Amino acid sequence: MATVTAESRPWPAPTASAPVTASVRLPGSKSMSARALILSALADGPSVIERPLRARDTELMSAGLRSLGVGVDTSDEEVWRVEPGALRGPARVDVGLAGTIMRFLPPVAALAEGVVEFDGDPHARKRPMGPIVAALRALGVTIDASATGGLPLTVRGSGLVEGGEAVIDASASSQFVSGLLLSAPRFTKGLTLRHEGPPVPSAPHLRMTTHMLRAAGAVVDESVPDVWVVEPGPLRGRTWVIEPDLSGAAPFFAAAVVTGGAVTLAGWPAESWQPVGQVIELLRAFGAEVTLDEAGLTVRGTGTLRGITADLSEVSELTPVFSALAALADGPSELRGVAHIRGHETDRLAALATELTKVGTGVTEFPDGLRIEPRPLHAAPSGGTVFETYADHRMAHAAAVIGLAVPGITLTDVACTSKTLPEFPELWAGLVARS
Ligand SMILES: O=C(O)C1=C[C@@H](OP(=O)(O)O)[C@@H](O)[C@H](O)C1
Ligand SMILES: C=C(OP(=O)(O)O)C(=O)O
Repeated sequence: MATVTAESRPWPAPTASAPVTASVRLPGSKSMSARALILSALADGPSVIERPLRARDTELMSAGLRSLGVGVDTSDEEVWRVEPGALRGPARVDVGLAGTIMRFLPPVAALAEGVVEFDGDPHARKRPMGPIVAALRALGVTIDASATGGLPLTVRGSGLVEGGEAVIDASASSQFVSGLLLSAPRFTKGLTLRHEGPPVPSAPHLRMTTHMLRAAGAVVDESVPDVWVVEPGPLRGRTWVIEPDLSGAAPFFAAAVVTGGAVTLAGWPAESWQPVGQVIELLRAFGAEVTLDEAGLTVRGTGTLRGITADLSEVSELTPVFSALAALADGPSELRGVAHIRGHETDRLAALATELTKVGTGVTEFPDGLRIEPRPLHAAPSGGTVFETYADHRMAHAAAVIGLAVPGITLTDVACTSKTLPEFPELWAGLVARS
């Protein structure tokens, strides 16, 4: 059932001729929307999701839940309604290229009665799944998976999951842990999950999972490092208010930094469940000024763009945008701690090394990161440079940021941004045109 993605759309990246200055209003966080959908589907009553992200990842998540018997009404742009139902197969779930779907939905399917098949885009079959499949099996679930343990896979649900204790190596993705925890209150014995292996990346995403579980009434203990205990018990239906997507905002903030402009993310809350502290610290290290007030979260370029040395493991999904900033900085950068992003939408370290080299950047690739040596950047003299996006929305963001400063960059495909922000090309072009 490997699916066909939206047709690719080559796109000349606009170059900025003046500082980019704007206030942007972005849709909700992908990660929060995904968790709200799962927790609402497993709750004991209806839920409302305010200001969700409407994008490929969340549309496919909604479709997957509907195919399992959950009522998900996404007809209103601003307010989605979820009506839990008896979970049942048979069903076929298209995960697209979404890690959140391929890791969060199989545990839900395990609670259903019947057969549920999962598959997705060609590259989805390459993304790591083995550890979560093994953990689900240890918890009493019957799953047929490919030889590598990944997609396509079939969950043969019996209507309940015994749960109990499991050990997992979640160094390849925090989503293995999040996926198991989100469904764990509905396991008969709950779940005690212990991670063994190199560090789990994306700690803020794990905290988002446990925050949101507690907000839905679950009892969760994470007092012991690398151990999560979820008691069996009901999840409450509730109203989720989704924060603007901080990761989606990153290229817009980068535009302010690169052009010496100012970009405000409107509607930013005073308290956030996204890793805003880490993002602010990194942007300041690059040389930006960052403020938070009633207008929102504002990033100002100062005319200085320094190279940085940083461990990006907590905000690994932003490696492409930070690498683009590093390529335009006034000194070298070393971005490490992100070996696992080789298993993201593409091998992001290899992809960044290849594409940044094409425009003249000096790049050294390490198993867990990149050293980036800025040099005068240029598109190819004849016909410009074609920047491959590898079906990866964040590679497209990185290319757009480079394009601000380097005329003649064409992305092979900007349609891949529909994964998390379908309006990206128009928003971006509008912003740069006003500069
Ligand atoms: O749980 C989530 O919503 C996410 C967790 C992270 O995954 P990894 O831990 O695999 O990096 C992040 O990169 C991804 O974009 C979203
Ligand atoms: C890694 C990412 O996505 P996914 O949820 O598909 O893992 C990402 O959005 O950068």
